[in-house]
Amino acid sequence: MIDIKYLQKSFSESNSIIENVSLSIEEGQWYTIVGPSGTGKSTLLKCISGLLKPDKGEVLYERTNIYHMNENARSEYRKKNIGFIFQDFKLLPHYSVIDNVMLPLIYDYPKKELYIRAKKLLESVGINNSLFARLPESLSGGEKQRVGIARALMANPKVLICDEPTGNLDIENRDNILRILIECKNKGQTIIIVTHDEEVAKLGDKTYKLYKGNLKENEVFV
Ligand SMILES: Nc1ncnc2c1ncn2[C@@H]1O[C@H](COP(=O)(O)OP(=O)(O)OP(=O)(O)O)[C@@H](O)[C@H]1O
Repeated sequence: MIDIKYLQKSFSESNSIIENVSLSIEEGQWYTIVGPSGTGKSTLLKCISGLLKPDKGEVLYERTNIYHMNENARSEYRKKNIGFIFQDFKLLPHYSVIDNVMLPLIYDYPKKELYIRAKKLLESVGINNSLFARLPESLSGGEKQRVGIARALMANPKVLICDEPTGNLDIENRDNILRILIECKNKGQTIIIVTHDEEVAKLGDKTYKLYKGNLKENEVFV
């Protein structure tokens, strides 16, 4: 489904973050990536999703190199196929909670229809309607994270890319999010998840560790 070939990315000449990463992502599988802080896990997820152009290498989605697409085509590709749960949430500050969740599809469906879906998703992640009209700045970290998760699920993406999706949550909310992700997987969605949480790292069909710019399969969680 997604073939990552010989990926390299650095932010300065002296310091290569991703050195040589190749990975074949198969539809409906769950991939877990762990590794020490600052090793480049978020950078790798951004490269895979089409948000950050690698310096070298390819990201092929069904054999098309997403970095050979123009900006509009790549943005359309992301909208159609990728749901991204950001570590730092990336909620739009001037939009309400419910508007943030509806945004991915705002030009595609009637608002009434979107509202019903967004409400259902927000409730599934434990955000009740007393928060719908609030701006993100007034939410706790865990609430923002759950709004970000609802937004990533809004367009029912084929691939869910999750950067520390439970990092700000208590155990009850974490388990609820994991249950939702497992349901997504059972419906056939592909999951790629970065985590520091040992419990979350136990899940997944394949587990990798990113270390010194390379991915190693089945490494024990550190
Ligand atoms: N846009 C950028 N410009 C310069 N350096 C960057 C940029 N983005 C990330 N970096 C650096 O690249 C390295 C890898 O960052 P990244 O966020 O990918 O790590 P990570 O493994 O996800 O870390 P963590 O587990 O702490 O979230 C870090 O040293 C970071 O400071």
